[in-house]
Amino acid sequence: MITVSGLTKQYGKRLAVHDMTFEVAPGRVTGFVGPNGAGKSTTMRMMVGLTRPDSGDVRYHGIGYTSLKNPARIVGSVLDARCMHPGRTARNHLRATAALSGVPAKRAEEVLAEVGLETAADQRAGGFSLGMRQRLALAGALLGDPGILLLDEPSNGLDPDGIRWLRTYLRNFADRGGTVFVSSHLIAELSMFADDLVVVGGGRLLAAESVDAITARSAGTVIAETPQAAALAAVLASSDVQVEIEGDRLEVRGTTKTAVSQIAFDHGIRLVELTETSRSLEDSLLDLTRASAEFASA
Ligand SMILES: Nc1ncnc2c1ncn2[C@@H]1O[C@H](COP(=O)(O)OP(=O)(O)OP(=O)(O)O)[C@@H](O)[C@H]1O
Repeated sequence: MITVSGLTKQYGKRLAVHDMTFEVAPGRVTGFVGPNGAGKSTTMRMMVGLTRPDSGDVRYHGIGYTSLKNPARIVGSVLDARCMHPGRTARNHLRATAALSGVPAKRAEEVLAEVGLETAADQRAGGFSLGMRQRLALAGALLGDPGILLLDEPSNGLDPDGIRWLRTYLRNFADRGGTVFVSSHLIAELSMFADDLVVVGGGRLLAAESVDAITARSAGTVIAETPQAAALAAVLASSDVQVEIEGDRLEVRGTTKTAVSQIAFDHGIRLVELTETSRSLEDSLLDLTRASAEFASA
Protein backbone atom coordinates (compact mmCIF):
# COMPACT_ATOMS: atom_id res chain seq x y z
CA MET A 1 0.00 0.00 0.00
CA ILE A 2 1.27 3.46 -0.90
CA THR A 3 -0.11 6.34 1.15
CA VAL A 4 0.33 9.86 -0.20
CA SER A 5 -0.68 12.53 2.31
CA GLY A 6 -0.95 16.27 1.73
CA LEU A 7 1.89 16.36 -0.79
CA THR A 8 2.59 19.96 -1.83
CA LYS A 9 5.29 21.52 -4.02
CA GLN A 10 5.64 25.09 -5.21
CA TYR A 11 8.13 26.36 -7.82
CA GLY A 12 8.35 30.13 -7.44
CA LYS A 13 4.78 31.32 -7.82
CA ARG A 14 3.71 28.11 -9.52
CA LEU A 15 1.92 25.60 -7.31
CA ALA A 16 2.96 22.41 -9.13
CA VAL A 17 1.29 20.04 -6.64
CA HIS A 18 -1.23 21.09 -4.02
CA ASP A 19 -2.29 19.02 -1.02
CA MET A 20 -2.28 15.72 -2.93
CA THR A 21 -3.74 12.85 -0.86
CA PHE A 22 -4.53 9.37 -2.15
CA GLU A 23 -3.75 5.68 -1.67
CA VAL A 24 -2.51 3.10 -4.14
CA ALA A 25 -3.66 -0.44 -3.37
CA PRO A 26 -1.74 -3.70 -3.90
CA GLY A 27 -2.99 -6.23 -6.43
CA ARG A 28 -4.31 -3.45 -8.67
CA VAL A 29 -3.15 -1.25 -11.51
CA THR A 30 -3.67 2.40 -10.59
CA GLY A 31 -3.55 4.94 -13.39
CA PHE A 32 -2.33 8.45 -12.64
CA VAL A 33 -3.98 10.68 -15.22
CA GLY A 34 -4.06 14.35 -16.03
CA PRO A 35 -3.02 16.68 -18.82
CA ASN A 36 0.50 17.91 -19.43
CA GLY A 37 1.61 20.10 -16.57
CA ALA A 38 -0.97 18.66 -14.13
CA GLY A 39 1.74 17.75 -11.62
CA LYS A 40 2.11 14.00 -12.28
CA SER A 41 5.88 13.92 -12.73
CA THR A 42 6.46 16.24 -9.77
CA THR A 43 4.28 13.99 -7.59
CA MET A 44 6.10 10.86 -8.75
CA ARG A 45 9.50 12.45 -8.19
CA MET A 46 8.42 13.31 -4.65
CA MET A 47 7.23 9.71 -4.19
CA VAL A 48 10.79 8.41 -4.68
CA GLY A 49 12.70 11.14 -2.90
CA LEU A 50 14.03 12.87 -6.05
CA THR A 51 12.18 16.10 -5.27
CA ARG A 52 11.68 17.31 -1.73
CA PRO A 53 8.05 18.23 -0.96
CA ASP A 54 7.29 21.56 0.72
CA SER A 55 4.90 19.60 2.91
CA GLY A 56 3.21 16.23 3.10
CA ASP A 57 4.69 12.75 2.85
CA VAL A 58 4.60 9.41 1.09
CA ARG A 59 4.69 6.04 2.85
CA TYR A 60 5.25 2.51 1.60
CA HIS A 61 3.63 0.06 4.01
CA GLY A 62 3.87 2.88 6.55
CA ILE A 63 7.54 3.74 5.93
CA GLY A 64 8.90 6.85 4.16
CA TYR A 65 10.97 6.20 1.00
CA THR A 66 14.21 7.56 2.45
CA SER A 67 13.76 5.37 5.55
CA LEU A 68 13.38 2.15 3.54
CA LYS A 69 16.34 -0.15 4.28
CA ASN A 70 16.71 -1.31 0.69
CA PRO A 71 14.41 0.81 -1.50
CA ALA A 72 15.23 -1.06 -4.74
CA ARG A 73 13.72 -4.21 -3.23
CA ILE A 74 10.49 -2.42 -2.28
CA VAL A 75 9.91 0.16 -5.05
CA GLY A 76 11.00 0.01 -8.70
CA SER A 77 10.57 3.24 -10.62
CA VAL A 78 11.03 4.58 -14.12
CA LEU A 79 10.66 8.33 -14.20
CA ASP A 80 12.77 9.08 -17.26
CA ALA A 81 13.62 6.29 -19.69
CA ARG A 82 16.27 8.44 -21.40
CA CYS A 83 18.31 8.42 -18.22
CA MET A 84 21.04 5.89 -19.11
CA HIS A 85 24.65 5.98 -20.30
CA PRO A 86 24.52 5.82 -24.13
CA GLY A 87 27.92 4.08 -24.41
CA ARG A 88 26.97 1.15 -22.16
CA THR A 89 25.44 -2.04 -23.41
CA ALA A 90 22.06 -3.00 -21.99
CA ARG A 91 23.66 -5.80 -19.96
CA ASN A 92 26.38 -3.54 -18.54
CA HIS A 93 23.88 -0.82 -17.74
CA LEU A 94 21.86 -3.32 -15.72
CA ARG A 95 24.95 -4.78 -14.02
CA ALA A 96 26.07 -1.30 -12.99
CA THR A 97 22.59 -0.46 -11.69
CA ALA A 98 22.47 -3.81 -9.84
CA ALA A 99 25.79 -3.07 -8.14
CA LEU A 100 24.54 0.35 -7.01
CA SER A 101 21.36 -1.19 -5.61
CA GLY A 102 23.07 -4.09 -3.82
CA VAL A 103 21.51 -6.65 -6.15
CA PRO A 104 23.47 -9.69 -7.49
CA ALA A 105 24.75 -9.17 -11.08
CA LYS A 106 22.98 -12.33 -12.31
CA ARG A 107 19.65 -10.52 -11.91
CA ALA A 108 20.64 -8.56 -15.04
CA GLU A 109 20.14 -11.68 -17.19
CA GLU A 110 16.80 -12.44 -15.58
CA VAL A 111 15.34 -8.97 -16.07
CA LEU A 112 16.66 -8.76 -19.65
CA ALA A 113 14.63 -11.89 -20.38
CA GLU A 114 11.65 -10.56 -18.47
CA VAL A 115 11.39 -7.46 -20.70
CA GLY A 116 12.26 -9.30 -23.93
CA LEU A 117 15.67 -7.69 -24.50
CA GLU A 118 17.90 -10.82 -24.42
CA THR A 119 18.89 -10.47 -28.06
CA ALA A 120 19.81 -6.79 -27.63
CA ALA A 121 21.78 -7.38 -24.40
CA ASP A 122 25.14 -6.55 -25.99
CA GLN A 123 24.00 -3.50 -27.94
CA ARG A 124 24.77 -0.02 -26.70
CA ALA A 125 21.82 1.79 -25.14
CA GLY A 126 22.73 4.89 -27.18
CA GLY A 127 21.54 3.09 -30.33
CA PHE A 128 18.25 1.96 -28.78
CA SER A 129 14.87 3.25 -29.94
CA LEU A 130 12.78 5.01 -27.28
CA GLY A 131 10.67 1.84 -27.01
CA MET A 132 13.76 -0.30 -26.31
CA ARG A 133 14.93 2.24 -23.75
CA GLN A 134 11.56 2.01 -22.04
CA ARG A 135 12.02 -1.77 -21.78
CA LEU A 136 15.58 -1.38 -20.52
CA ALA A 137 14.49 1.20 -17.96
CA LEU A 138 11.74 -1.17 -16.79
CA ALA A 139 14.32 -3.96 -16.54
CA GLY A 140 16.37 -1.67 -14.28
CA ALA A 141 13.34 -1.04 -12.07
CA LEU A 142 12.78 -4.81 -11.76
CA LEU A 143 16.34 -5.61 -10.64
CA GLY A 144 15.51 -5.61 -6.92
CA ASP A 145 12.38 -7.74 -7.55
CA PRO A 146 10.20 -5.02 -5.94
CA GLY A 147 6.51 -5.43 -5.10
CA ILE A 148 5.74 -1.87 -6.18
CA LEU A 149 6.27 -0.29 -9.61
CA LEU A 150 6.04 3.45 -10.30
CA LEU A 151 6.19 4.31 -13.99
CA ASP A 152 5.92 7.79 -15.52
CA GLU A 153 4.46 7.65 -19.05
CA PRO A 154 5.98 4.20 -19.78
CA SER A 155 4.25 3.73 -23.11
CA ASN A 156 5.87 6.82 -24.65
CA GLY A 157 7.74 5.62 -27.72
CA LEU A 158 6.34 2.08 -27.63
CA ASP A 159 4.75 0.69 -30.79
CA PRO A 160 1.29 -0.97 -30.53
CA ASP A 161 2.85 -4.39 -29.85
CA GLY A 162 5.06 -2.86 -27.18
CA ILE A 163 2.06 -1.16 -25.56
CA ARG A 164 0.13 -4.43 -25.51
CA TRP A 165 3.13 -6.23 -24.06
CA LEU A 166 3.53 -3.58 -21.34
CA ARG A 167 -0.15 -3.71 -20.40
CA THR A 168 -0.05 -7.49 -20.10
CA TYR A 169 3.15 -7.31 -18.09
CA LEU A 170 1.74 -4.76 -15.63
CA ARG A 171 -1.59 -6.63 -15.39
CA ASN A 172 0.22 -9.86 -14.48
CA PHE A 173 2.44 -8.00 -12.02
CA ALA A 174 -0.67 -6.68 -10.23
CA ASP A 175 -2.44 -10.06 -10.43
CA ARG A 176 0.51 -11.59 -8.56
CA GLY A 177 -0.20 -9.09 -5.75
CA GLY A 178 2.07 -6.27 -6.93
CA THR A 179 1.24 -2.58 -6.74
CA VAL A 180 1.36 -0.69 -10.04
CA PHE A 181 1.17 3.10 -10.25
CA VAL A 182 1.46 4.29 -13.82
CA SER A 183 0.99 7.77 -15.24
CA SER A 184 -0.30 8.89 -18.60
CA HIS A 185 -1.77 12.00 -20.14
CA LEU A 186 -3.84 9.65 -22.35
CA ILE A 187 -6.95 8.80 -20.36
CA ALA A 188 -8.32 6.36 -22.92
CA GLU A 189 -5.10 4.35 -22.88
CA LEU A 190 -5.12 3.92 -19.12
CA SER A 191 -8.81 3.19 -18.90
CA MET A 192 -8.14 0.08 -21.02
CA PHE A 193 -6.29 -1.69 -18.25
CA ALA A 194 -6.26 0.28 -14.99
CA ASP A 195 -8.43 -0.83 -12.05
CA ASP A 196 -8.26 2.48 -10.21
CA LEU A 197 -7.60 6.04 -11.32
CA VAL A 198 -6.06 9.01 -9.58
CA VAL A 199 -7.09 12.02 -11.66
CA VAL A 200 -5.25 15.33 -11.36
CA GLY A 201 -5.56 18.73 -12.99
CA GLY A 202 -3.70 21.94 -12.26
CA GLY A 203 -1.69 20.27 -9.47
CA ARG A 204 -4.82 19.20 -7.57
CA LEU A 205 -6.46 15.87 -6.96
CA LEU A 206 -9.76 15.68 -8.84
CA ALA A 207 -10.75 12.08 -8.17
CA ALA A 208 -9.33 8.87 -6.77
CA GLU A 209 -11.62 5.93 -7.34
CA SER A 210 -12.13 2.75 -9.32
CA VAL A 211 -12.64 2.86 -13.09
CA ASP A 212 -15.95 1.05 -12.50
CA ALA A 213 -17.18 3.75 -10.10
CA ILE A 214 -16.30 6.55 -12.53
CA THR A 215 -17.92 4.74 -15.44
CA ALA A 216 -21.07 3.91 -13.45
CA ARG A 217 -21.53 7.55 -12.48
CA SER A 218 -21.72 8.74 -16.05
CA ALA A 219 -25.20 8.76 -17.55
CA GLY A 220 -25.80 7.11 -20.92
CA THR A 221 -26.80 8.80 -24.16
CA VAL A 222 -29.73 7.59 -26.20
CA ILE A 223 -29.66 8.12 -29.96
CA ALA A 224 -33.08 8.11 -31.64
CA GLU A 225 -33.68 8.33 -35.35
CA THR A 226 -37.16 9.26 -36.47
CA PRO A 227 -38.85 11.10 -39.35
CA GLN A 228 -40.79 12.93 -36.58
CA ALA A 229 -37.71 14.30 -34.82
CA ALA A 230 -39.25 17.67 -33.94
CA ALA A 231 -42.31 16.02 -32.39
CA LEU A 232 -40.22 13.60 -30.32
CA ALA A 233 -37.90 16.42 -29.22
CA ALA A 234 -40.92 18.43 -28.08
CA VAL A 235 -42.37 15.65 -25.91
CA LEU A 236 -38.97 14.71 -24.49
CA ALA A 237 -38.16 18.32 -23.68
CA SER A 238 -41.19 18.46 -21.41
CA SER A 239 -39.59 15.78 -19.18
CA ASP A 240 -36.32 16.40 -17.37
CA VAL A 241 -33.90 15.32 -20.13
CA GLN A 242 -31.43 17.08 -22.43
CA VAL A 243 -32.18 16.82 -26.14
CA GLU A 244 -30.09 17.77 -29.12
CA ILE A 245 -31.60 17.54 -32.57
CA GLU A 246 -29.79 17.16 -35.87
CA GLY A 247 -31.98 16.37 -38.89
CA ASP A 248 -33.76 13.08 -38.19
CA ARG A 249 -31.46 12.28 -35.30
CA LEU A 250 -31.92 13.08 -31.60
CA GLU A 251 -29.27 12.77 -28.92
CA VAL A 252 -30.95 12.40 -25.55
CA ARG A 253 -29.16 12.50 -22.19
CA GLY A 254 -30.48 11.80 -18.72
CA THR A 255 -32.84 8.96 -19.62
CA THR A 256 -32.88 5.40 -20.89
CA LYS A 257 -33.65 3.68 -24.18
CA THR A 258 -36.73 2.03 -22.65
CA ALA A 259 -38.13 5.38 -21.50
CA VAL A 260 -37.60 7.02 -24.92
CA SER A 261 -39.21 4.04 -26.66
CA GLN A 262 -42.26 4.25 -24.33
CA ILE A 263 -42.66 8.03 -24.85
CA ALA A 264 -42.42 7.61 -28.63
CA PHE A 265 -44.99 4.80 -28.55
CA ASP A 266 -47.36 6.83 -26.31
CA HIS A 267 -47.27 9.71 -28.79
CA GLY A 268 -47.53 7.62 -31.94
CA ILE A 269 -44.04 8.56 -33.08
CA ARG A 270 -42.33 6.07 -35.40
CA LEU A 271 -38.73 5.25 -34.53
CA VAL A 272 -36.36 4.08 -37.24
CA GLU A 273 -33.50 3.43 -34.86
CA LEU A 274 -32.91 3.57 -31.11
CA THR A 275 -29.56 2.92 -29.46
CA GLU A 276 -28.01 3.61 -26.10
CA THR A 277 -24.33 4.38 -25.76
CA SER A 278 -22.61 4.49 -22.43
CA ARG A 279 -20.33 7.46 -22.29
CA SER A 280 -16.67 6.71 -22.46
CA LEU A 281 -14.55 6.95 -19.38
CA GLU A 282 -12.71 9.72 -21.14
CA ASP A 283 -15.90 11.78 -21.40
CA SER A 284 -16.65 11.19 -17.74
CA LEU A 285 -13.20 12.32 -16.72
CA LEU A 286 -13.38 15.37 -18.92
CA ASP A 287 -16.59 16.24 -17.04
CA LEU A 288 -14.73 15.85 -13.78
CA THR A 289 -11.99 18.13 -14.95
CA ARG A 290 -14.13 20.70 -16.74
CA ALA A 291 -13.08 23.28 -14.20
CA SER A 292 -9.46 22.74 -15.07
CA ALA A 293 -8.70 24.97 -18.04
CA GLU A 294 -5.45 23.13 -18.64
CA PHE A 295 -7.30 19.83 -18.94
CA ALA A 296 -9.80 21.24 -21.39
CA SER A 297 -7.08 22.39 -23.75
CA ALA A 298 -4.96 19.23 -23.44
N1 LIG B 1 11.92 21.86 -11.68
C1 LIG B 1 10.90 22.68 -11.95
N2 LIG B 1 11.03 24.03 -11.88
C2 LIG B 1 10.00 24.85 -12.12
N3 LIG B 1 8.76 24.46 -12.46
C3 LIG B 1 8.54 23.13 -12.55
C4 LIG B 1 9.59 22.18 -12.32
N4 LIG B 1 9.08 20.93 -12.47
C5 LIG B 1 7.79 21.09 -12.81
N5 LIG B 1 7.46 22.41 -12.86
C6 LIG B 1 6.13 22.96 -13.16
O1 LIG B 1 5.20 22.32 -12.35
C7 LIG B 1 4.00 22.02 -13.07
C8 LIG B 1 3.72 20.52 -13.04
O2 LIG B 1 4.65 19.87 -13.88
P1 LIG B 1 4.78 18.27 -14.00
O3 LIG B 1 5.93 17.99 -14.90
O4 LIG B 1 4.79 17.67 -12.65
O5 LIG B 1 3.41 17.92 -14.73
P2 LIG B 1 3.00 16.58 -15.48
O6 LIG B 1 1.59 16.32 -15.10
O7 LIG B 1 3.98 15.51 -15.21
O8 LIG B 1 3.06 16.99 -16.98
P3 LIG B 1 3.80 16.27 -18.20
O9 LIG B 1 2.85 15.21 -18.65
O10 LIG B 1 3.94 17.39 -19.17
O11 LIG B 1 5.12 15.76 -17.70
C9 LIG B 1 4.21 22.55 -14.48
O12 LIG B 1 3.64 23.83 -14.55
C10 LIG B 1 5.71 22.64 -14.60
O13 LIG B 1 6.08 23.68 -15.48
